[in-house]
Formats: sequence, structure tokens, C-alpha cells
Amino acid sequence: MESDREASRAAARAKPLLRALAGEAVWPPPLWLMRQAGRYLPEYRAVRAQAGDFVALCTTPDLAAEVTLQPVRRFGMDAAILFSDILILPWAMGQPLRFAEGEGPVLDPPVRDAAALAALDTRAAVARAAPVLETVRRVRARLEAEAPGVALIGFAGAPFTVACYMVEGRGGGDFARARELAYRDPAWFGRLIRLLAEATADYLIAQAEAGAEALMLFDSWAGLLPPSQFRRWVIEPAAAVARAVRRRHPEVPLIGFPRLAGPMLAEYAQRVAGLRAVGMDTAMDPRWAAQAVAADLALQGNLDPLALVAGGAAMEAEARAILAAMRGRPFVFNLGHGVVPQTPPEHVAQLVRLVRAG
Ligand SMILES: Cc1c2[nH]c(c1CCC(=O)O)Cc1[nH]c(c(CCC(=O)O)c1C)Cc1[nH]c(c(CCC(=O)O)c1C)Cc1[nH]c(c(C)c1CCC(=O)O)C2
Repeated sequence: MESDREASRAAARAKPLLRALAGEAVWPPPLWLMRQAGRYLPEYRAVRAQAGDFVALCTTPDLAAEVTLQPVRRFGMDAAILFSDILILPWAMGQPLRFAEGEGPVLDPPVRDAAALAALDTRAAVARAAPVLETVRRVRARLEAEAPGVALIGFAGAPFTVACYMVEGRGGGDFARARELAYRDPAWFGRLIRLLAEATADYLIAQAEAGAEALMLFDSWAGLLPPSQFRRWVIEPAAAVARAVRRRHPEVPLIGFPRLAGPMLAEYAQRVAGLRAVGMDTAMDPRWAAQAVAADLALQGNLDPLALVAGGAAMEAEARAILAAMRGRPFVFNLGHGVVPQTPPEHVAQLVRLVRAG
């Protein structure tokens, strides 16, 4: 028993992603890609067709575990990211969700008043997300057996980004209605954000308990906010989530990704206590981030997903510039946003070879 435990501790220590998140300048850096499972892979499209709709895919542990593992098998990534979606949490709180073909996500009816807020069942959310937690358990067991160096990342949307979708009812725009409401009725918007922060922390804690070894908080639309609003709706809720997760699972590293934050990334990295890494989006200059963010915090990012579509010498030059800027500090190679459907899988293989060569 004791030696088993020792062996599994040693294995965890040896996982390159976890070493980088612990503050070690692992080189060549560990690598995974946001949306590494998705429509650009024929094996994903096959499982997606079998599942029918997208919510069914996210809530069928066998299928979700299979698509989680596909990019790890094909490319030898250093991490698997749980296959699910940030909108599964509002769905689990009782807001109906569908992914309409060619339309993106639809949350209908939208949440815009006190009655809609009162109707959300935050207490039942983790229980309704049980299939997702079962996916985490299965993926973790498969990785332990088949790919012991690969770490499993769990995730959730950050309160502001999830609130944007819940209020607007759909994506595709600039979430003007949600952002206006945040000014017009900050008490109401603040209640929604607080409720989401609590549910998000509970959900992340449950993922850690099911076997997630690192957690990521996606705030995709953080960059729409001016500094005062960014502090209130991005930094404070992220700090609340991080505090709650750290109280229960101080050993599980948290990655924050306030997309398009620009110079506010420095304040986010400094004020969200307990973060182990911050994500750089496509627009971020990695040389700026390297001096703006504490040297023991890992940076993650940030190749342009479209450079990955183009491949070849253009992609190589971009990737090498990022590697040069990050050398000598804790770093996780990734894209600046998710893999897009038109990406040739061979270009991902080319990128993996390049990063592995350091
Ligand atoms: C904003 C956001 C969403 N979802 C997510 C974000 C934050 C990151 C970002 O900014 O991209 C996060 C997400 N979505 C998905 C994952 C799974 C893990 C992974 O990264 O591989 C993760 C981590 C799968 C998915 N989520 C979605 C797909 C495509 C669904 C399909 O197969 O048809 C996948 C693989 C759908 C989705 N989900 C969302 C949108 C707007 C869409 C429609 C756009 C699209 O279709 O690409 C909401």
C-alpha cells in the first residue's frame, strides 16, 4: 500500500504539466491545446454523429471519455481536458440548453429578472452534472492505465462569461444586454455573479474529487469590460472561486484565462490569490506577459489558431517566437484560443514535433 502511494506520488511529480504548474521551468514545455477534441478530428465527428446532439455527447460518460482521450492518443498531448462545455453548468442549474446546427449555443429562456434568478437551482447543479463527473472518473482511470505522464484538466466557465450567455440567451454578439444590465442593475447582476461563483466553486471541487488534477477557469469575454467592471465582475469572482477551491483542494492547481484582458492581465494574476497559471490569448505579447506576471506563475498560450490552420513555415515562426519569449520560466504551450474546425490534423502533429524539439 505504502509503496503504491509513493509510486503514484512520484508519477504525479513526473507529469510535465503538473511540474510546470508547480512553478518549474520544464523544457521542452508541456503542451496541450484548447478545444483539442472537436470537429477538426474525423474520429470526433464519428462519435458526435453517434451521440446525436451536443448536450447528449457531454452527458454520456462513455462517449465523452472517448472524445476526451482522442487527441491524447493521436498526438501525445501532455494533458487531456475533460470533454464538456462551460454552458453545462447553467444547464445543470435548470436553464434549458441546446446547440442548434450552425447557430451555436442557445439558452432559452434567458435569465433577465428576479424571478428567473430565483428559478435557478444551484443546489441541484452538481448532482445534475453527475454524468460529467463520471466522465472525469473514467478518463482519469484510463490515463493512469494507458498514459501515466498525462494530466487531466477539469474546467468551468468564469461567472462573467457564463452570465453573458445566460442573460443574452445565445452567443454570437457582443453581449451588450448583459453588460448594460451590469451597470443598470448591479445589485441584480451581482446576485447572478455570486450565485455562479458559488456553483462554479462547488462544481470545480467536485471535478477535483472525481480525479481532475488541474482546473481551468475560462473567462472568454472578460476583455469586453473596462477596468472598473473588470475588477468587479472578473477579478473578484475569480478570487472567490479560487479561495473556495483552494480551501478544499490546495493541491490542485488552478489556471485563470481572462481572455483579451490586455494589460489587466497583470492585475488579474496578482489579485487572484492562489492561481498557479494564467492563460495568454492570441493578442497578448508573450514578452510583455513574461515581465508583467510573477516569475513563479506559469504562463500558458498563445499561438494563433489561424497560424495552426495555415501550418508550414508561418506557423513555425510564430511558435518559435513564443518559445523564445517563454524560455527559462514555467510555461505551458497552447493556443491563444480554441482549435477551429478547419484545422488540418497534420498541422497539429507538426506543431507537437516542433514544441517537443524545444
Ligand atoms: C465560450 C465557451 C464555450 N465553451 C467553452 C468556452 C470557453 C472557451 C472559448 O472561449 O472557446 C469551453 C469548451 N468547449 C468545449 C470544451 C471541451 C474541451 C476542449 O477544449 O477540447 C471546452 C473547454 C467543447 C465544445 N463546445 C462546443 C463544441 C462544438 C460542438 C459541436 O461538436 O458541434 C465543442 C467541441 C460548442 C460551443 N460551446 C460554446 C460555444 C460558443 C460553442 C459553439 C461554437 C462552436 O461550435 O465551436 C461556449
